[in-house]
Amino acid sequence: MKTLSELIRMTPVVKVLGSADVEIKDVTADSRKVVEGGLFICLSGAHVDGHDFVKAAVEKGAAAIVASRDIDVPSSVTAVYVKDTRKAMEDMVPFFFDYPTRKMRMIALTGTNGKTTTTHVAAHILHHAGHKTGVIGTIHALIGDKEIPTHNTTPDVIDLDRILARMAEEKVEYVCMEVSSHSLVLGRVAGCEFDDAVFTNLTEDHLDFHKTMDNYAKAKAILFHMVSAKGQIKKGKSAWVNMDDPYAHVMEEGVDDRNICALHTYSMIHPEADLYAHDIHFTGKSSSFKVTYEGKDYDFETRLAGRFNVYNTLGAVGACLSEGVPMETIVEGMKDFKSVPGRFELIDEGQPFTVVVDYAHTPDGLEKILTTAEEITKGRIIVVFGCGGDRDRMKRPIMGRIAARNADIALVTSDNPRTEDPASIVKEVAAGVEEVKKEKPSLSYEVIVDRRSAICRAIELAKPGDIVLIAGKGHENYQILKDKTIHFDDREEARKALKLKEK
Ligand SMILES: CC(=O)N[C@H]1[C@@H](OP(=O)(O)OP(=O)(O)OC[C@H]2O[C@@H](n3ccc(=O)[nH]c3=O)[C@H](O)[C@@H]2O)O[C@H](CO)[C@@H](O)[C@@H]1O[C@H](C)C(=O)N[C@@H](C)C(=O)N[C@H](CCC(=O)O)C(=O)O
Ligand SMILES: Nc1ncnc2c1ncn2[C@@H]1O[C@H](COP(=O)(O)OP(=O)(O)OP(=O)(O)O)[C@@H](O)[C@H]1O
Ligand SMILES: N[C@H](CCC[C@H](N)C(=O)O)C(=O)O
Ligand SMILES: [Mg+2]
Repeated sequence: MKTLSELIRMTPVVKVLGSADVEIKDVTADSRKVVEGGLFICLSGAHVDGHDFVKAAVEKGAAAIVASRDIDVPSSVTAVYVKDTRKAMEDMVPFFFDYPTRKMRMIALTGTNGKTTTTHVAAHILHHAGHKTGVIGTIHALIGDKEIPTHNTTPDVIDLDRILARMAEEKVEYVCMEVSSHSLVLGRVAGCEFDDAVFTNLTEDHLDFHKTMDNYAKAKAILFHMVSAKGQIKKGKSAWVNMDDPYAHVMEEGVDDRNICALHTYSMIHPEADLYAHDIHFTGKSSSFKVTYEGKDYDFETRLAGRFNVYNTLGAVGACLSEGVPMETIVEGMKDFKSVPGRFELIDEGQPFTVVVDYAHTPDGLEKILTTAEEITKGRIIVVFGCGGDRDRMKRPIMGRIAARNADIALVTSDNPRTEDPASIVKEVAAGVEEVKKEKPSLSYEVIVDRRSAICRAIELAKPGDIVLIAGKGHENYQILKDKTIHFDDREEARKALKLKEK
């Protein structure tokens, strides 16, 4: 526990009204989560301003409030005025939680696609090597097998440090964590000390937020500045960069001091990379390949399908090598890595065709997964997909074009429409499909706004040997609509549709 005076010593303060000599029981930026004796930080968000919830925070027993404009509080509550409440939060919160990232080894993954997969692969290898691991990312946070729900790929600094503190308390040795570009720009990882930073790739997404690919790349590069910054407590930092990605140089330039942080590369194209994968064979739903490391070849066998998963494996392998795991242990560990929920997840009810649920929600992800489907299918490719609302609109027609080029049947449907009109989102996606349809008359395509009906239709159309690819929502068990979030799980819907078809 910390006192308010200790906390406010961490950040520039304009004035304090009331006593700073109070013990702070907890910290939150959400009035609904304030506890008796807690500190409430007012943040101005995309939708509302936390300053408007001071009364609610006081009613819940807040001992102190951090604000950047005048607030009205009773004399029993201390008001701390700062210029920038977000900065104050970033300064105070890691201290409040005793800088948990200094107590564990931290492997941080960034990139447009492959973060979740790579964190799970790295955690699996480290677990296989006998270590206690934690994972933080899109699906959930994990302490060993114990699940903690997360709302963002990278939680905000308070939720993040709370989870990390719990991990440190439970003696986790290694945390494998997704670091999204949003989190790097929005200061969610403030005060985190990372040991290994891995860059997977950078392709179009999130331009609603970053506006340009250059800004997006610079956001990712913040991670590489962080891992190579002076004055860190821990030693032995590494950066692993996918050398085959056109934005690799931006990440490499982000490594400010190579004496602090060793820069390594991985590749499937360049033999001079520190880790080079070659002689790749895909045997349906698994793969085998060789990895050259320090002049020696290692034979990898994995149950992961797709060329892109070789990249994900290399990223994870690199970080584990830097953490001292012997390559022989890594090779053994990879043999029994099963899969990640909602990533190329096979739905098997004994039907004579393949059904896959996958989280591809970017142009590159969709292309990669369709290419993988092409390698596996003995018949046609039927793809069901859409795009999320309130997110990058530019990717919609691009994904339409990719689906149309790579599939035989494209069913355009809703993803998470959020506050947007589902019909207009599918229209923007379908525009891309139609463009390709002009040059590809063999393409069959339908627009079915209701996702359940679209999944049913895909299964109904499937013939023996075909592959049905249900893309975009993967592990998600909900659908976000304008006014509510409903239970919806592509895997359940696919199973229901398969049973219906059987009858
Ligand atoms: C744009 C964005 O990132 N928004 C994040 C932001 O929400 P916001 O700015 O809308 O917050 P707000 O609702 O306006 O509220 C402002 C403040 O008032 C407080 N409040 C609000 C209501 C109330 O009754 N009382 C109260 O105190 C809120 O707790 C908050 O502190 O702060 C929230 C709490 O930390 C986040 O959950 C939320 O992420 C939203 C849900 C989101 O969808 N973000 C996406 C874009 C995102 O961050 N994605 C990346 C993944 C990218 C990738 O992997 O590809 C991620 O890391 O998840
Ligand atoms: N290395 C990769 N390159 C391109 N596409 C990939 C790669 N790895 C995975 N994908 C595709 O992207 C989808 C999402 O993968 P994953 O969840 O690992 O990425 P992520 O970076 O965590 O995504 P998010 O930004 O949502 O957190 C997968 O289901 C697959 O279709
Ligand atoms: N991390 C991604 C997830 C997208 C998932 C997709 N189902 C959607 O809702 O758009 C994002 O925040 O954009
Ligand atoms: Mg993820």
